[in-house]
Amino acid sequence: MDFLNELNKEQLEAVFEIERPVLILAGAGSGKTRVITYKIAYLIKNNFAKPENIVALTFTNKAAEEMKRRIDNLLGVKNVDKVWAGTFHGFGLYLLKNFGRYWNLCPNFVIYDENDQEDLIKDILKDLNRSKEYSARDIKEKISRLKDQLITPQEFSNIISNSFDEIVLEVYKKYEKELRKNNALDFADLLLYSINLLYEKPAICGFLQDKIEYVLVDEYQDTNKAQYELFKIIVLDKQKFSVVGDDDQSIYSFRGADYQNIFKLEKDFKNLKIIFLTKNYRSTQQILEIANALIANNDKRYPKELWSDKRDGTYPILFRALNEEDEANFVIRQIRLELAKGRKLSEIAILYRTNRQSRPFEEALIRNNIPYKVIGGLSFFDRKEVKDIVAYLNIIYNPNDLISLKRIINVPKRGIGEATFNMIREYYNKGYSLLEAIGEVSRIKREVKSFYDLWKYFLDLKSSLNIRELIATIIDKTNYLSEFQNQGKEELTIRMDNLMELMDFADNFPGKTQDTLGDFLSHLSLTSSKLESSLEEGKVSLITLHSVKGLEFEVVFLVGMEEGLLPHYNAATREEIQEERRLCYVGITRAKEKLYLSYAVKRYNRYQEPSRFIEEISHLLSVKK
Ligand SMILES: Nc1ncnc2c1ncn2[C@@H]1O[C@H](COP(=O)(O)OP(=O)(O)OP(=O)(O)O)[C@@H](O)[C@H]1O
Repeated sequence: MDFLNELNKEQLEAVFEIERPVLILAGAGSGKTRVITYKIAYLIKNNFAKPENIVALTFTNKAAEEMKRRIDNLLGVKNVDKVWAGTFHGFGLYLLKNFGRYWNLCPNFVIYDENDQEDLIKDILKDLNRSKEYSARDIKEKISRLKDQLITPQEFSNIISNSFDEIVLEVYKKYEKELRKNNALDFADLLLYSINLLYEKPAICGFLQDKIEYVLVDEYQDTNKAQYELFKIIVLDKQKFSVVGDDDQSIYSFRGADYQNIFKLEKDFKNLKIIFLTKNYRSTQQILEIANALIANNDKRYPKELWSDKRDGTYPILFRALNEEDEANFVIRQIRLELAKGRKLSEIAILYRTNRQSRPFEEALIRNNIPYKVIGGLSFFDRKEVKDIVAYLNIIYNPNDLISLKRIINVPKRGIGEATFNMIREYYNKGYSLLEAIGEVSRIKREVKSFYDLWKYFLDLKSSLNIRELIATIIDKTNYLSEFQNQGKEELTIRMDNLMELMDFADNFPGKTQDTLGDFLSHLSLTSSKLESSLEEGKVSLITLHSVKGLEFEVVFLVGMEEGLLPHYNAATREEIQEERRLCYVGITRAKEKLYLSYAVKRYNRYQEPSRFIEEISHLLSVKK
């Protein structure tokens, strides 16, 4: 097998070990993702497992696609599509779609994203007369964290410790009820329900454990409790798995990730084999020395020293800018120099801690005619026109989706105000279905009657139109574009282009809507995350440190190295500062050849202190003023 020549001794050891559970614990750029990819190819090539019996869990769907593409290349045959590859949430969704009906789960559920969750919680707070005191977003975050930890309202009631917890508990109970009533699941439910399903239906659990021959997990350090639980159930029987992770790159604890899951593996799987990879193939030795020096300041970690064969690099440069504009101009000057040396734009990335930092760089890049792409900015699926049309599709798929109905019942404007909507809600709360509730109100409100007729008309089209045709009909019959008529021609063109793109995307789901809409909407829910946007050829990438996981660039600018930004001012505890340090470590280790660090003396008109992380590595930096 020729492709195995492309692995080093430790990597090969990790690939060949297929009988025992394996944890590959290694620093950045040491080939963890490569090991997973090659191991899948190895398993298939040797018939140790059939593609359809392999599960690969990745951090994003993009990463899963990329992995499959590489495996195809290695094997030279196109049967890798049968490997189940995707995120934990995607895997949960797959289980619920396939087996949920044996567990009384109504199959046409919709998935609420963070905005939908927040809208629902806003309504609940309003009903409780508490919306002025509490932020729906804070409560949503807290409820999501509880669900990630598998803590039910009942369990939470035993551990509440302050008045915020009390309101969270009250909202949590109502929130769960509303989700059920709307036949909606949030993201945490995809895992929670799957776990409960497998516990409560041993036959399904057994079938799955039997079917799955081998499980691989990438970016394991950022799994949460629910993900670990789900993973444990599916591998418990055969114990054939490989997980790869780096405790130093755990950067999602604010979303419930717990890198202690790495240590739990050792306890839960006594036969676990741990393999360390230390050679880094990505960066120069000079960049790695910086990364090593920085991360050594964290405690509670597996000690690792990365090293590289690439010894002829230069030490990273630190630039002290006067303000954010000066910082942006410095970056542009360096980009110009790099381009003059023949560097491609797509080999360059600007990394920052918070989204708003992209602004001065975008302005400077535009001024200098340098093409760029902001990765993880407003995603295509977050655009108003796309969300509106998807909300129409949601209520066609699941006519009990109150949150989607609320979004579009008056879009475009048709004279249905809040008072009328509340009348509909009252009927709905009394036990009417949403359609019946609207039917009732339509007797007294003409505007509601026309919406009611329109909705029923769309519902009837499910059996005759495909999704593209249905979207076109919705846009036409609702006169949707009138929503933007006062916004000028240019704006209208952008909106129309986005809707055309949505229709093109729908072409991937051919057939009548009644057979395809569920898959289409599920697919959208899973791929609409900000993390899923892809790099583009011929453009400089602008990315937050949280979104840059797994990527690599020849030249990296890590900007805004200031107290308050990196570490972020929200990080107060020692543990939180350590996570900020890990974020910085992730940023540094994305660079292959050149790394520039910078900070501004004044930003947003305030004086700034250089980041403490600069101090920790200053002996290895050359300074430019
Ligand atoms: N044995 C090898 N020979 C040559 N190149 C390698 C080898 N192993 C890994 N690489 C290359 O090193 C780079 C980093 O590999 P990979 O992305 O798999 O590392 P990783 O450990 O997953 O990184 P990170 O955790 O930082 O995302 C890639 O460009 C990969 O192709």
